[in-house]
Order: sequence, then structure tokens, then C-alpha cells
Amino acid sequence: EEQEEDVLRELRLFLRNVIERLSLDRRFKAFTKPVDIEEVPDYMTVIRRPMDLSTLLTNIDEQRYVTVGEFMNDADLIWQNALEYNPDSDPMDRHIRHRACALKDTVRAMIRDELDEDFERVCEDVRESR
Ligand SMILES: CC(=O)c1nc(NC(=O)[C@H]2CNCCN2)sc1-c1cc(O)cc(O)c1
Repeated sequence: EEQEEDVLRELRLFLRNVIERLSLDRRFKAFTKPVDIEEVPDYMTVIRRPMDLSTLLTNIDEQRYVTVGEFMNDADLIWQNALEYNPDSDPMDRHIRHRACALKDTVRAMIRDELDEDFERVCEDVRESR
């Protein structure tokens, strides 16, 4: 009902703000758009579920996330994919891995510092009621 829609609208506002701030951080430039298959042709043979910040934003706008946990499952794909695709000692691999770990830590810190646990519990109740 109306109260549920208010909660989900507030969740979308919070998640959009998180994405906006991450997208402005130069360290995360490589994660802002889908990996370009023209530039990186073997990417899809290695990574089964590509994810990036712009796709997360589309998913938010399409109301795919009812809880922060569901959002985090997709957000985690971004850095997990980067670690998987860049496992070597190559300086570029190390550079991307460092930024992937920075993304992981930054998202977790934002959620820990800014998400009210009671709010997330209400979102989880909405998910269970559907
Ligand atoms: C996001 C990601 O995982 C990614 N990984 C890369 N790794 C490499 O280039 C390593 C792979 N091992 C051999 C030496 N090169 S480039 C790259 C990327 C960076 C962008 O600025 C945009 C984009 O779409 C993808």
C-alpha cells in the first residue's frame, strides 16, 4: 500500500545517491559503464554476469531492488568481476584490482554509515510480504 511505496521510493533515492557519488569518483571510472566488448573481446568468455554503475542505476529506476541486500548482490558483481578478470601480476591487473577493492570498501562504508538498520528491516519486511 501507500506506506510501502513510500519506503521503496526512499530506498531508490538513497541508492541513486550512492551511485551518483561513486560515479563522480575518478578511481571508479572503469566501473561506470558496461565493459566494451569491442575493446575487450574476451571479457564475456570470462565474466558470466557483467555489472557496472550505469546498469545498477537502470535497475534502481526499474524498481528491481526492494532491499539494500538485493542491491549489494549486484553491486558486489562489479568488483568481483574485476578481480576475476584481472588476476595476474601485470601492472594493469594490479591497478584495476586496487580500484575494485577501493570500490568494495567505499560502498560498504556508505551503507554502514548512512543506512538506518531499522529502515533496511522495513524493506526486508516488504520483500517478505510480496
Ligand atoms: C573494468 C575491467 O575489469 C577492466 N579490466 C581491464 N584489464 C586489463 O586491461 C588487463 C587485463 N589483463 C592483461 C592486461 N590488461 S581493462 C578494464 C576496463 C577499463 C576501462 O577503463 C573500461 C572498461 O570497460 C574496462
